[in-house]
Amino acid sequence: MIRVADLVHRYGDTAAVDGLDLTIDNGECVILAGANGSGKTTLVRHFNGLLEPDEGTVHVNDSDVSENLVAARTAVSMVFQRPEDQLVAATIGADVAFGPENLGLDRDEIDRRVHDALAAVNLDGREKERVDALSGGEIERLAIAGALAMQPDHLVLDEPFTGLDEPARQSVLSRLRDLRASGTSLIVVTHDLRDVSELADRVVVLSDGQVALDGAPEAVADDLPDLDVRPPC
Ligand SMILES: Nc1ncnc2c1ncn2[C@@H]1O[C@H](COP(=O)(O)OP(=O)(O)OP(=O)(O)O)[C@@H](O)[C@H]1O
Repeated sequence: MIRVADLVHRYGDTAAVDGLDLTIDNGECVILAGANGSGKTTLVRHFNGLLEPDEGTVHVNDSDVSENLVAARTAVSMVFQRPEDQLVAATIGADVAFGPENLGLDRDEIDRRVHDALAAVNLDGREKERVDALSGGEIERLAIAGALAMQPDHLVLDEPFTGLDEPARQSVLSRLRDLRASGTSLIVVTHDLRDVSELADRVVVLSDGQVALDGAPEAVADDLPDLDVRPPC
């Protein structure tokens, strides 16, 4: 579970997150929406301690993120907006193995995780291929595999469809659908609800660093345009 209480994050004089409360249960699929600059990326970077609160607290599985970064980073995996920047190795297999290796797991467990994570994104059997030869959609799926190999309680994807063409978008969406069906908790950051709303239990919309709307996709749909979020259809 992720529990955010009275969170404030400032960049200089700008409060990007401004007294925000939010709880996300394990197993939930949440879309985090909101206009450009509403605070989405800043918020999710607190979920695994990439940023530190100016005020307030963030707990993951009842552990304060500021006090236990390892626990937070084990429980919450992130795929960032430019997944190509997240690649750390020359080949697909080595890239996905990197996170589990850093957890100090034994070789059999690492190999099992790499295999399962690549299978989940339809990249299995391609372990030896070079990452610099992959398309944008394949890189997004590889980044998702790297995050999955950590076996997190929560997988956070920040704008997973940006820069993808339609086939690549459908491929990533299909993988997310499978993950959702297998019970993986997903938090998908976007400002465009087309496609992803079918995945979600809940849509949380930020405005000026605060939660402006929080409810089931069909319950919040009519209010989305007022918050500069494109509704599902
Ligand atoms: N590193 C930074 N330094 C200064 N200001 C920042 C920084 N990162 C974000 N901001 C500001 O904080 C506010 C929230 O930004 P953030 O990136 O969290 O919003 P967002 O909802 O994710 O936006 P987008 O949809 O454009 O990605 C914006 O006003 C932004 O300009």
